[in-house]
Amino acid sequence: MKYISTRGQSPAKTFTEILLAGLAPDGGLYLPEEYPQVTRAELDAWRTLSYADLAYAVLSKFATDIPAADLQAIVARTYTADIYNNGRADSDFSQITPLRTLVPGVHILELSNGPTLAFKDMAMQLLGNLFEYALDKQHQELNILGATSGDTGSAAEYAMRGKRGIRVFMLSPNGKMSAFQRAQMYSLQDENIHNIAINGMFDDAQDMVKAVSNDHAYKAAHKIGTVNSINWGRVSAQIVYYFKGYFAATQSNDEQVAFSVPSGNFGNICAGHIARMMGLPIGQLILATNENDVLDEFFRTGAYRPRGTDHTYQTSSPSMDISKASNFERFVYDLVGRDGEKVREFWSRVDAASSTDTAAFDIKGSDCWHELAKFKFSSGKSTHLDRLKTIRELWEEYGVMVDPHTADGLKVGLEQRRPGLPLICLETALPAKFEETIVEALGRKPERPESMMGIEELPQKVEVMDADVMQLKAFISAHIPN
Ligand SMILES: Cc1ncc(COP(=O)(O)O)c(C=O)c1O
Ligand SMILES: N[C@@H](CCOP(=O)(O)O)C(=O)O
Repeated sequence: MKYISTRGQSPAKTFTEILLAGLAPDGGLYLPEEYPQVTRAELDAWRTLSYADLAYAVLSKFATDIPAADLQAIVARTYTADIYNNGRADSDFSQITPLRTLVPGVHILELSNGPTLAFKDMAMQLLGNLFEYALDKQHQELNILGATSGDTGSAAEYAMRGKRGIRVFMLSPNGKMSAFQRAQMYSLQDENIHNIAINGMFDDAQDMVKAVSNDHAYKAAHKIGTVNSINWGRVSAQIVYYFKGYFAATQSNDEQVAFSVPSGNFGNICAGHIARMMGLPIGQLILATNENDVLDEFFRTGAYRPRGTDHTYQTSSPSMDISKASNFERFVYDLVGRDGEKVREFWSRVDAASSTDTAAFDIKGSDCWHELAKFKFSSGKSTHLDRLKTIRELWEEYGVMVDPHTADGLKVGLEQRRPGLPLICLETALPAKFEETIVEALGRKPERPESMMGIEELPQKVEVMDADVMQLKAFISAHIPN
């Protein structure tokens, strides 16, 4: 299997090559040349597999340059109940992603039982092991440059702590994350972990990651890689739990389901889109945004109008405070019939857009608009009051506490679901990460694992910086030993 860029101007590469490369040289994102297809016989055989075996079955279709025995060993040591054991006391950790049924036909897929209490651990733990494997083979080092709105950062740092030959430089929006999220990252004192708080929003931080990655000479000289969903390895690992969730919520492979996905950088739902393209019977992909509703607007109207930092709100689902969803480019590539030239044209307008009043591009009325229906997306938006109400209702009716992002997904999922389709809402974090909002909704604090008691009181190590790419490059260079 070879991988090509959404901008159509980079040479095709193998899975291992793009794992370490991150962004494609033409500024695009890598995707498989063709999506591998899953046959009915495979679906039948996969239905009863353990998470690790299912991960192997799915990922062996993508990581075709990793010998089977090596890939099997990597997934077996990644997806264990010892690593994914931080959820509720009654969660079945042996499932890795247990399915919690609220009422028949409405489920929550628990994805946040990993070390940092967010769904990012599902892919990041694997990525850490894949990086170590690939770097060992090549006797190489990797300097990871990432951007986080709160959860990718801690997941990456926990996954890469103490890993041979890996350093992490993680950009986060200064003062915009929850106290728990800040503490989880900034309290790490490991020598290979560098936290940099950027005076700006997540989008500024992600732009800086892309700017450094697009300086090819700097990237090569400093061995820069990425752990954001820019990295195909992240997206491919996220595809697995769509299969797992589907099997858990259905009795047979004749059934269709709806997935509801709280969305920010479009990585999670992009994995769902790819699972559907591979042949998983998904009848509806429901995208939920918070008040930062660029993606909801696109799916409703066809206009893509990414907002600037000034028009990106700080909300109580802060990890989704994103207005320029990176992975949306992967979906648009499929939408325009995998035409790299068209994507280049669209994204040159996105990069040039100076005002939020006009759309960077608008597909309403075009062939793409008619094509869009084939991809089975629906969308909606959830506000602060909606998420408080959802958190309260879930707690009062089912005794289940959900975090603000999962609440956004539930609210929109219940609103948009097609009658007759079982609804699987993806849980993207545990409530412990967002104590302030839980207290506001319920008047009580969420539980947290013993190991995370009092982390807000630990000493923190963080560098504060303006959104200045030159300054960032100088910082990275100064922290890489010669
Ligand atoms: C808790 C949480 N929910 C939802 C999202 C949105 O996911 P995505 O960016 O993959 O769309 C994120 C961040 O990405 C997150 O951290
Ligand atoms: N919400 C994310 C933002 C980055 O998303 P990614 O999937 O591209 O890493 C976060 O928590 O950092």
